[in-house]
Amino acid sequence: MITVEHLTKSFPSKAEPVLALRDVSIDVSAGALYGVVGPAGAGKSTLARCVALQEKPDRGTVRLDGLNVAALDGRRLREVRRKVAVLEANPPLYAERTVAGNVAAPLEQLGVDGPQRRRQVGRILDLVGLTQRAGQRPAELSEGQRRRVSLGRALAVSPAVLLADDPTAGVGPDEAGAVLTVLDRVRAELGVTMLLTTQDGAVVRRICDEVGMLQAGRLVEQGSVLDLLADPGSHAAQALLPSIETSRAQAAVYDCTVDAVLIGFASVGALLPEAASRFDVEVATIGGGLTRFGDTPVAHFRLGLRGRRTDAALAWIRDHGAHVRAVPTLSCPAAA
Ligand SMILES: Nc1ncnc2c1ncn2[C@@H]1O[C@H](COP(=O)(O)OP(=O)(O)OP(=O)(O)O)[C@@H](O)[C@H]1O
Repeated sequence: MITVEHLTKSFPSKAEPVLALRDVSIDVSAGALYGVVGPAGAGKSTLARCVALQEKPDRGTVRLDGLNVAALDGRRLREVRRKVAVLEANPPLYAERTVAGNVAAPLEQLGVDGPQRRRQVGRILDLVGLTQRAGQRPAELSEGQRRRVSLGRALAVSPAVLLADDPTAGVGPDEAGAVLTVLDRVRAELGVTMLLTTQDGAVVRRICDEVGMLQAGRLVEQGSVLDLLADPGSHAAQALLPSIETSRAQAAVYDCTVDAVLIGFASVGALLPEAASRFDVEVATIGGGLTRFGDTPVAHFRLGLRGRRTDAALAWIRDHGAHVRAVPTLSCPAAA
């Protein structure tokens, strides 16, 4: 749905030009919610702006539904632009208009008539959870509610693609949760393909299906979030999984110590007790924790194993879908 091929973008500066994007290629599947993640200055906003046609790359191609947008002009370009909505970090709202009036504005610009416009505004206000606030002005709302008005305004014209640059920036944790709930509903109920940028792993954990990790303008990794987590050495796993801190002393009482990633209800709930009883070994969780990616529970545990058949237990745990690896400083022959 969104394909970016070999995108390079630089900005002039007094010394050398700043290379904001270096040969970046990404693929966002239709209907997916793709998170572009990376530290400040990594190039996330520049990438979003290039896809939104707000910035012209030095080299490379942006395709929307297979169409090379740089090759379009006139009517075709306007049609494509209309399908792409942008939620900017601090978009100005019309201060003198109500919440409903703000959401209605883009429909008025398109000449959508009264009853149809009212129906669509009603649908959108319900989607963003602001039906009760329809008659209020932006100044009467919290920052998070204003962000949802902007989201409603972006969605009013039924876009196929939504680009959201740091959608939770400057919004408190509870209100950020409400913004993410709306984005989740937009994906589920409207099937809109979304690309969002964020520095916040919690945003990815909560709603992203796919992720691209940017560092200093380079894409260092991309793919399905759950697939990437399955490799504990991946950038995504290191950035998004619960961290593990244990001492040598904690590990020393076990015959064997490994780190394991368990994905999904069956794996998280049943695998370790089952291995312990089948092979008559002790399997203890000595570090790490449990989190959720969307609805999927994911555990990142440091395990201590004790007993005669720890090797067989580890092999069985692996065969049943867990991702197990040795801890470099703590020994365990079977996990190597
Ligand atoms: N219009 C511009 N003119 C000059 N340099 C720019 C411009 N826009 C971005 N840059 C530079 O390009 C690099 C990437 O910036 P960008 O805003 O894309 O990063 P980011 O990952 O979105 O960062 P943040 O998370 O802080 O928003 C940075 O070094 C930034 O200073």
